[in-house]
Amino acid sequence: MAAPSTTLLIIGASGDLTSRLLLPGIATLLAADPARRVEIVGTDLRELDDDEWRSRVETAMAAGDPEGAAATEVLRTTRYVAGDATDAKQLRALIDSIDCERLVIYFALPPTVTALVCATLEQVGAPEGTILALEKPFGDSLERARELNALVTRIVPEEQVFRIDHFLGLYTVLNLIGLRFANRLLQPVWDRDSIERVEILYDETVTLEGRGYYDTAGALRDMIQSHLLQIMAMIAMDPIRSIHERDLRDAIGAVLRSARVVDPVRDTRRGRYTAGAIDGREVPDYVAEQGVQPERGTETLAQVQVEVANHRWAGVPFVLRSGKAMGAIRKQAIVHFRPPAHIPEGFGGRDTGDRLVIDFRPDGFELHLTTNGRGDPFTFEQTVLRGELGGAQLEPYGEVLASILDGDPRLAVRGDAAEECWRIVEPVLEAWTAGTVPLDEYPAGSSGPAGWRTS
Ligand SMILES: O=P(O)(O)OC[C@H]1O[C@@H](O)[C@H](O)[C@@H](O)[C@@H]1O
Repeated sequence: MAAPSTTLLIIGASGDLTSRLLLPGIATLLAADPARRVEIVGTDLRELDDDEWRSRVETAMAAGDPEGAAATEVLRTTRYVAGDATDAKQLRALIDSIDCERLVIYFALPPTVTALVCATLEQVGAPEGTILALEKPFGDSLERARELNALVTRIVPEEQVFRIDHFLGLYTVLNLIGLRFANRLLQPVWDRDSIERVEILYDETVTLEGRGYYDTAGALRDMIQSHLLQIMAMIAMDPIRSIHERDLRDAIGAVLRSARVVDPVRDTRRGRYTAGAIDGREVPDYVAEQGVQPERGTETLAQVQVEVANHRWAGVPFVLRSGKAMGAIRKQAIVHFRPPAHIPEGFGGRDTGDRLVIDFRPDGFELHLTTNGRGDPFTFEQTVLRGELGGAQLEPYGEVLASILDGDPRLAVRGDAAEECWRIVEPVLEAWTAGTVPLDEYPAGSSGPAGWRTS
């Protein structure tokens, strides 16, 4: 049987996200599964004629599928409608003009505009079965996230609301389920008795690079509030009965409900990059970048220690850190194991503990184990076991889009989790706004401000 004919209506289609991530994601998806039939309708305020739109779609899809086969069918049917989706008459006319079995409305918009369009959609009404896909951030505070949740679930049921977090489509993030729950070796040691601390690090070498939005958000809202807390939940969740949506999202929700930053001043750090060089490329001071308003005090590096106050994790710090303009890419979670209860007397040289390093890009893991040295047999060394976690078939956006088109909300953030993530970071945002945590500086291309602890 042919796949149901789906129309993806992208609101905010002339924006950067559509060309940089969504259309390439669709291309990887269609290249992997040519039987899918997807019609793409783009809309935005900007006037674009048909040729301009088609050429944008073609270029963007080529980034995801250089062979270009995926774009052929899409280009045949795609169209662009310039208009204002916050205007009920225009939105109704646009939706009425679409004839399909399943409509997916993708909000590639900032949260305030998403809320306005949703309010209009509530008046207009969405066809039966419509899926709403909302880009991150979901709201820009706990209050707004609650309001938006109430609004979207008045339009369609929760199972048809896809709050996007593309990290849930990362191969290694999904693999945490297999790694954790299908290995006798790891399962019994995955708790406070055996694990000392967990670090989740996402150091990027990219800088602001013209993304005006970033200056209004900063590392805490942009990365930790969403992506890193989702990873933390996948690492910390209790064993799940099945990988069905309800079991998985209940477990994620339960972890987030238990999580908090105990002392937002003591347990957090923030920093901002100054001029420097990354891989020989000169990088200007963040405040000299175009569009930056220095008085906002936006951080480009954030570190937060989270406690998961439950039976499994009480007392185990989860340190989440994300930074831009760092000297090296480091995208990993590190699970540090406690030392054994007793080490035979007489051994020397044990200075680093055993740990599991989970790499998000490229996908893989390393298990660092203490062994007898190769030279002196009574001096410890570390032996590292490395594993690659298969090449992902789809880019994370492709994976997430596949789940949207299939109507499978497993890879989407549920409403309660979106609210919990804001609840966790809000005390930190308040402390930072009050100026109680200094904004440290670090040169672009460095490993962060002097004195920040990393493993
Ligand atoms: O590693 P990826 O997939 O590029 O994801 C990181 C990006 O994720 C986005 O959600 C953030 O807004 C960016 O600031 C960040 O660079």
